[in-house]
Amino acid sequence: MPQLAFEKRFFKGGDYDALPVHVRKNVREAMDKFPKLTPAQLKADKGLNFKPPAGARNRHIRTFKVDNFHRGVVFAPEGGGTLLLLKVLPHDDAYAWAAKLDAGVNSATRGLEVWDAEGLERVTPAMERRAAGAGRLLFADISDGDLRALGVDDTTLRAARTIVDAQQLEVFAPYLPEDQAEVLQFLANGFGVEEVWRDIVAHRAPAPAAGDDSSVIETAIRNTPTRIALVSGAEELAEILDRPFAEWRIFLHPSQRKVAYRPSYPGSYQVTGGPGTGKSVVAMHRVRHLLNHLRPGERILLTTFTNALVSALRSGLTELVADPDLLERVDVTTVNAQAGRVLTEAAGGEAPHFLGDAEEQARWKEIAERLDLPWNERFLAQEYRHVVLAQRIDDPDAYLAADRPGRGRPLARALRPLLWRAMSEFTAGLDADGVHTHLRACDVAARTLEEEGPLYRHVVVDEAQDLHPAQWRLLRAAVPVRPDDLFIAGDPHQRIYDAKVSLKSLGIKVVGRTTRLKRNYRSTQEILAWSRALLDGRPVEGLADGGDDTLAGYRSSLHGAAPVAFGAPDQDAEVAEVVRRVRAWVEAGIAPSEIAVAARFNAVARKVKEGLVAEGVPAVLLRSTPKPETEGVRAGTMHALKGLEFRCVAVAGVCDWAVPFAKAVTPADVDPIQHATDLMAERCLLFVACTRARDQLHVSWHKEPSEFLTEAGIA
Ligand SMILES: Nc1ncnc2c1ncn2[C@@H]1O[C@H](COP(=O)(O)OP(=O)(O)OP(=O)(O)O)[C@@H](O)[C@H]1O
Repeated sequence: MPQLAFEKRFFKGGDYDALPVHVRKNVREAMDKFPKLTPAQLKADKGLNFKPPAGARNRHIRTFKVDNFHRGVVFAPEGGGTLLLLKVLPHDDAYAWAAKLDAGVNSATRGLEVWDAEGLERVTPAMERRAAGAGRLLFADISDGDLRALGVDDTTLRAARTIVDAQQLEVFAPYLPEDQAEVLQFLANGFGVEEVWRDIVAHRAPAPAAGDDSSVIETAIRNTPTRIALVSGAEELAEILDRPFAEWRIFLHPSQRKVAYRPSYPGSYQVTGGPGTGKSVVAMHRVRHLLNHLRPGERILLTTFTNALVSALRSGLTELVADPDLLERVDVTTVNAQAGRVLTEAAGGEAPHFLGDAEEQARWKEIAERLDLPWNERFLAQEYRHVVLAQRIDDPDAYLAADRPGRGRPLARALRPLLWRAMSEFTAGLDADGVHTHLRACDVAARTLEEEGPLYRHVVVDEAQDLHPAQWRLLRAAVPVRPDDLFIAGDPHQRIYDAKVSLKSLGIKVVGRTTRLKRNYRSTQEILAWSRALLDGRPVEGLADGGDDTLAGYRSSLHGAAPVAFGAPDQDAEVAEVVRRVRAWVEAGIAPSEIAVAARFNAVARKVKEGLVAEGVPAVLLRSTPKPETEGVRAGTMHALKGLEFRCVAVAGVCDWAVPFAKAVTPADVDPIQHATDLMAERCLLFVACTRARDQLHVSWHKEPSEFLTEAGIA
């Protein structure tokens, strides 16, 4: 009996989701029937009317009847092992489309490719004529041998030799076999032959194909998880067909699948990668994998940094895991909220009270003045955060002996008792008033769990780059030291809060247990290249335990408009231009909720929001935590955009006085190391805001642009 499989394009462009409900029901009924029939029964089944299109190019392509008006197109290798669903189309279109297709096994990736052979044959001669008159061709420097080694076959090679530039390749790509198109796109983006081999071909580690023609094809189908999903049974079929299609749920890249579905890791594991490489996607798939192996009574914590991300992860996980009983076994919270829960429980149900940033600063200021200290409130707060809390220093002797890594202002030992007094007064003040800072709450909650024992069997962490050692300690204590204890996803290039961590010293070993994802699924290559320029040549410290991280090989195969950089004479003119641009996006059919406006400050975001509303464009502040279904352009700070994504993003107010924001950067004469760290965080913040954009990015300023833009050659 055949196994059912779907090809990605079955859903692509919303084709399946757009079919009327009764047609989808018929598709479902036909598909329920397939696995129950032998090849002979399939051919004989009158209801399905299973037959090749007239003039078929490929002998394995068949069509079948969905109803009187629609037919399905399948790739059905002769041995009858697999039925690969390609599309459902109106009757005549289905025949015409099916007749155009050809299919084959890629010589390098050993995956199955199905392509529009008729289109390719039609377009190539015209392109050849144009190429004859063109100057330089796009792949002139790459030999036929190299292209063949990357899996490019004779027909694609002929086509590739006509291509003049990357734009033309984009026109051609839909006609080409998919793996070959991908290879050409990355070569066109400047990646070397070796790099493309390593990142696209070699790591697929395909199963060798042997035997007769149909078993080679069967193996190829199994070698193509990026585009082909095998359906294990009726339940999975229902899950795929009955929910709105989301590619990330079904088609993981091999590098993503390998990390997410590895049966077990001997301990903690870490996945890094630039923006949009699917780290959150991998984290959610890992949760699904772990859920399927959970023993009775065990639970999973999926945790991240902000509330907006918690709700994104929660709704993603609901899409991925259909069984409500399984979902119930996952807690999705921020790390700080988790600390709050532990403390509430410990206090018999009474929730802790937290200090805001401004109140914390005021307390430090009061102490500095009262004790007549030679340090200001900022220095004191940082010393407490980066030395005392980070190293969990509890007594003056330990403080006297402590190293102060990352602190650039030397501190004579003789002065430390005075400083310790300030620290003790601060914590005594918190205790007396029954309040916590969020980080101290994490530290206290960690101590509680260290005494009382862990709560979870697995902890999965997203946006890990911004967690403070006190938060890590809480996570460490939340799960026993066992295989698969912590699964950590993060990107050091998006570190926008000041977090310096040695995971090893906190009992979390990830050295040698890391995968770096490189393929961006979110943004166009134009947006990526533009945003990367902001960080070029600036080393970024890795997620844990020293060493730098890198964006080498980071890329996208999507293409689109170049980002726009716009300088205005004053703020009103800038806001007017942002409003005009956003309105143009909406008029072009983009839903307002798929558009974001980001600024360094809430006041600027608010101003743009008001400008939009005045022009009749609905807009909401991210601060008001709008529900996903709330209509309106999202406006907020760059910080609030962390981890989110939008089709179009306008980053406003990127002026010399605002980015970097002087108040967020410790002056170099106060602490040179902290100064450099703060400056980098501001730079990363702009990088984060820009990389939220999928299709279009607009960056603006008034008067003088930010030094980050001028240094990157953007303004
Ligand atoms: N295999 C995939 N197929 C299709 N889409 C994918 C795949 N993996 C990720 N995506 C999509 O790419 C986008 C980025 O994914 P995700 O948010 O997981 O990336 P990230 O690495 O966590 O990003 P960031 O670090 O910028 O927050 C999402 O729209 C996601 O659905």
